[in-house]
Amino acid sequence: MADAYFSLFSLILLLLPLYILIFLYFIVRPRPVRVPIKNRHVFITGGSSGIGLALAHQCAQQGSDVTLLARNVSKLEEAKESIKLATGRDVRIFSADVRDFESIKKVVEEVGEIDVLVCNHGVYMPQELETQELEEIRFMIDVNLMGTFHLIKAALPGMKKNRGERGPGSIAIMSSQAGQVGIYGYTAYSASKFGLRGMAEALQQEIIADNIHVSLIFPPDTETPGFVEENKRRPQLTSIIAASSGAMKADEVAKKSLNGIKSGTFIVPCNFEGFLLSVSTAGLCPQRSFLMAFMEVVTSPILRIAGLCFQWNWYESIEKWHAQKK
Ligand SMILES: NC(=O)C1=CN([C@@H]2O[C@H](COP(=O)(O)OP(=O)(O)OC[C@H]3O[C@@H](n4cnc5c(N)ncnc54)[C@H](OP(=O)(O)O)[C@@H]3O)[C@@H](O)[C@H]2O)C=CC1
Ligand SMILES: CCCCCCCCCCCCCCCC(=O)[C@@H](N)CO
Repeated sequence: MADAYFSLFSLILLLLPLYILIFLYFIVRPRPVRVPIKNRHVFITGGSSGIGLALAHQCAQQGSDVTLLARNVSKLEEAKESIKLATGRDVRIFSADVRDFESIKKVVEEVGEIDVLVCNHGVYMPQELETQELEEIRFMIDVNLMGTFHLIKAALPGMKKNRGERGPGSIAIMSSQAGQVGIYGYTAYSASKFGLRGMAEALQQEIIADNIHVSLIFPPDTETPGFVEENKRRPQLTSIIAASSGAMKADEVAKKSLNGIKSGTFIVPCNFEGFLLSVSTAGLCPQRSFLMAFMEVVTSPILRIAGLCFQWNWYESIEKWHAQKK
């Protein structure tokens, strides 16, 4: 008799993961969705350089109508030409500063209905908070965070129009792995990117009923013109800690981003370290995939230990660096 109870108990225990999977299958929200990009209007800010330019190429390749926005006109024209040459497609270009709401509103009114809005523009000037000028700190917050508010606020009314006929829409926001974990030298930059996450989580609840889906993208160090500039002034410790995650090419990041957008994924990691980072910082973010939700549930204690090991390693590096300086 005791034996029978024991086998029954073991069976129930063994089946527990299955029950959890089934449970998660029914409760994950929002529901999975596909966002098509072919023959649809994709609007990319910061599309004249780096990750944004790579994204523009791939969208044009896949048959989207692409519009690019950035400040510098000659870089925009160069981007337009290179996309025409590579894909045969014409893209529209607009020069405006995302910090200027009125001019962003004008551009958005002029381009017509947007299906996929990619807020990719961004600036990064790493430096310790104590010595960084307030002006630079404000600049990063203004461009990265307020600029994204301006864009979304300007584009949302048009994006909501006729959604029923036009199918699912997407708002993609370019964060950074420094928007998932605070990194030495990135006080202002991390704050601007963490801010985007709060905005994105709240925004998804506000626009789910309009069939618009938010994707937050978290690249590691990526080889771009902006990154070359950044490296000229990056504190050594920032580079040491950031090297915990491998560097990527802009094309690879663009490919991951686009796949994330098309599958309506909320949190979009770009490499393996990014995947671990995303699972261990899942918090209360929306999750459409029951398999990913399962992964988050069963790996959480192990990943917390892994995360603590990374912190241990980073604080060791900081200690060593200070000892060397003395
Ligand atoms: N490269 C990296 O290591 C990583 C980058 N990221 C993020 O990815 C995004 C793209 O970065 P990356 O490709 O490296 O950047 P680049 O510096 O290569 O390009 C930035 C783009 O944004 C545009 N831009 C900058 N400021 C403004 C503004 N005020 N108004 C309108 N457009 C603006 C630039 O054009 P213009 O100057 O002409 O306005 C350019 O097209 C950023 O959000 C960045 O934070 C995230 C993780 C890693
Ligand atoms: C279990 C947990 C696994 C953890 C792995 C952790 C790896 C964290 C590395 C953070 C790197 C931040 C790079 C920011 C790049 C960037 O945004 C700038 N280049 C400016 O654009």
